[in-house]
Amino acid sequence: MAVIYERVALIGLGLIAGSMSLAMREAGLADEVIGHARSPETRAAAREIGLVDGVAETAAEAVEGADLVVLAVPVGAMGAVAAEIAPHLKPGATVTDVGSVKQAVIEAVAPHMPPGVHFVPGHPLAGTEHSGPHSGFAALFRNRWWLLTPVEGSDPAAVERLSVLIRAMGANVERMDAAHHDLVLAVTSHTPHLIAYTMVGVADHLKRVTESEVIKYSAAGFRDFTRIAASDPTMWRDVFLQNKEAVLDILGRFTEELFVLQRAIRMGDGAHLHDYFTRTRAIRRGIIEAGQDTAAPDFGRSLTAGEVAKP
Ligand SMILES: NC(=O)c1ccc[n+]([C@@H]2O[C@H](COP(=O)([O-])OP(=O)(O)OC[C@H]3O[C@@H](n4cnc5c(N)ncnc54)[C@H](O)[C@@H]3O)[C@@H](O)[C@H]2O)c1
Ligand SMILES: O=C(O)C(=O)C[C@]1(C(=O)O)C=C[C@@H](O)C=C1
Repeated sequence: MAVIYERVALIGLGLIAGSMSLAMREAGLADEVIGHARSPETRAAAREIGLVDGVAETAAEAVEGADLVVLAVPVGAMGAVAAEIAPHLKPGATVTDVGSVKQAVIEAVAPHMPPGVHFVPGHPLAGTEHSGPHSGFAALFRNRWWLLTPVEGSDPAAVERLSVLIRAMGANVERMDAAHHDLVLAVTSHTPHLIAYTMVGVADHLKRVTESEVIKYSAAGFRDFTRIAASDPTMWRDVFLQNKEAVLDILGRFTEELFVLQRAIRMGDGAHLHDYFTRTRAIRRGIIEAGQDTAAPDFGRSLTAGEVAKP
């Protein structure tokens, strides 16, 4: 495939940046991929496994001469990284991010962008519970959504060029308003993660009763919760703090529904429970019929083309 950006700089060398580097290099989408991560251990690991073509000691050094800069750090760190790289960005370069929250990232990054640099915020809807330089794999984005939330005045040509790169990595691009993105993701990703963290926390608090039984007898449902609850603590701390309003809104609705179900159980209202579960089952079936079931594969390993979801 043709080169889309000559030089790409990845700031942060974890799951998402690592997967991007592998996908870009596998398909020949960039002449050179340079990476930087804050910790010396991560930089050493990236060098050792050849994750990128070159590892820079500083973010400023990484972005020198880059045509595309990708901010792939926890959302709470985006603003500081943007401030650090701003004076070193090449005129005409595109800066994108892969953060799971969009409004807060735009507010933190956009003010630092020099005139002539194109900022195109984005979010790949693909991930696993793994993190760090060893966790990436080239197929991560295949047949998944990648949302772009261009800001006012975003250069259409820059948005289109980035979209071409994303499609070449196998993902499907959709544009969305940042506030809408944050509400949708609060429902589909952020609050479910909080519920999983809580459920595993509840089991942990019951250790006295359960001891090793939590592990020994953990059925599929609880296992799914533990996978999600194994996700990176720094990343998720930042997601909840940076998408506070939308998450609190959805959490409020969740709690109200939970109380209704709690009451139905207490009152022995089987009809209510049956109706409710019938509706939720239809939603799950709708997702599968639309080809969007991503629950089945074991994300701890690379996916084959047949296993990945189709948006
Ligand atoms: N993990 C997912 O499922 C997923 C999916 C889509 C988007 N995202 C988003 O992508 C971003 C990266 O997530 P990830 O899963 O790749 O995380 P990760 O923990 O695997 O990697 C993060 C990297 O950023 C580096 N880092 C942290 N703070 C830094 C700083 N101040 N300066 C430079 N480097 C720094 C870390 O050393 C690490 O290399 C986050 O914003 C996250 O919200 C994650
Ligand atoms: O599959 C997982 O492990 C994920 O949590 C991936 C997931 C998600 O919630 O779907 C997590 C956060 C992202 O911002 C995008 C994708």
